[in-house]
Amino acid sequence: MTNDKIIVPLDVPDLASAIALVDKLPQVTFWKVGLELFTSTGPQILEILKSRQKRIFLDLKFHDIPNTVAGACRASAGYGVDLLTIHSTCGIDCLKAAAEAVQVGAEKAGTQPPKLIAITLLTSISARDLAFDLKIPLELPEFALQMALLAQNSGLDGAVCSPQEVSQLRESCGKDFLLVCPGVRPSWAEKGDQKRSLTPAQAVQAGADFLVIGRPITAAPDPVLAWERICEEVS
Ligand SMILES: O=C(O)c1cc(=O)[nH]c(=O)n1[C@@H]1O[C@H](COP(=O)(O)O)[C@@H](O)[C@H]1O
Repeated sequence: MTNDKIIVPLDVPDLASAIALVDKLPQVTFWKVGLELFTSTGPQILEILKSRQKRIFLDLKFHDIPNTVAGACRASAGYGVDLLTIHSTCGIDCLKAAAEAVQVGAEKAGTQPPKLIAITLLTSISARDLAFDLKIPLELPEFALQMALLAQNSGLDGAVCSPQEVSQLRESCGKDFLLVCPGVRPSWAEKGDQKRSLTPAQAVQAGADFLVIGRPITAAPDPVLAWERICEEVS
């Protein structure tokens, strides 16, 4: 069974483990390469995934000054990936520079530009963390919405949000704004460090375009069975 809405992260330490996971789950069409794997092995995994006709979410979550982020976005766009992340809290100048940079980078490399999507608020942050540790004087849903609108007004293609905020973001940002939800947990899976989760079916019903689901599949005793159960739930 396949489901193009589900993105599985390759949160593993080395290339051999990444390839083993891709081999174990041939049904998965969309893989995420994040900080751990990219830092340890560099871009080689991207070529491997492309040679297998997989779609790629390059999740490097850029957060720096505009000039630095723009350079990183130009370089990333050259890899011909499908999705790329940046934090909304980089600010408007940085978001605009990033949006322009992916176009420039892709054109220079002769590839399609990735969809640039902004992290609104990490799904591992609770309302309490936001108020007491980060000292943000806004209710969490309002903060997430403002970060999504900032990204949209800066010319980005979409946002990453928890499934708990996705319906509100969908209503405010419209149907063409891409909404990607990590922090998704089937009722039978451990929550781990995710603090604002919903089930796969609830996240899709709430308006998510894509779900990012890692450990419930990759750390399951039988990853193929876990994948099948989740696909059944969302179909
Ligand atoms: O950008 C992301 O993908 C992301 C943003 C966010 O707010 N929360 C979040 O969990 N993620 C990523 O989504 C994946 C979730 O993995 P699991 O918690 O194992 O399902 C990880 O690879 C995270 O890096």
